[in-house]
Amino acid sequence: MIEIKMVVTVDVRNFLTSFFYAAAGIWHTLLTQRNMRVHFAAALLVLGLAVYLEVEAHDLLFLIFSITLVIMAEMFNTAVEAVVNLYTQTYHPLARVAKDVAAGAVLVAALNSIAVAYLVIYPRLSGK
Ligand SMILES: Nc1ncnc2c1ncn2[C@@H]1O[C@H](COP(=O)(O)OP(=O)(O)OP(=O)(O)O)[C@@H](O)[C@H]1O
Repeated sequence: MIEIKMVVTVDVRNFLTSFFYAAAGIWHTLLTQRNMRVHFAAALLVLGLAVYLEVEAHDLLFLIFSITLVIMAEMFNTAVEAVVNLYTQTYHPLARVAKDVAAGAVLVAALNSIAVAYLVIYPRLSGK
């Protein structure tokens, strides 16, 4: 009985530690990446507009999913940049490929979110 309690306590502590590191990763990206701050500002604007326009729950889900995709892509991009910079500070064609592909993923996610925001918000905006 006592043993079970100890295991649970340790697991909760590990979980909280992992959660703290993950939150630090989000905070680091927000502090260091201008694009991440732009994504957050745009997300708040679109979500605020969606609530104001009383967008239905399933359309709100599309918006939230698209926003999450962009933020995740930006964080993976930041992680790739950090790893590449850790490996080399000098020019390398593979370093260029890694950074360009990661940045391309952010662009794809951002274009998708613009399309989704347009399809969800615009018809209601012109209807008001
Ligand atoms: N070590 C390198 N070797 C080759 N090309 C590189 C290297 N570092 C950067 N590049 C090229 O320069 C571009 C910009 O790289 P950089 O690391 O400045 O990314 P960034 O997106 O501008 O970063 P940040 O978001 O931090 O401003 C990359 O997409 C890549 O094409």
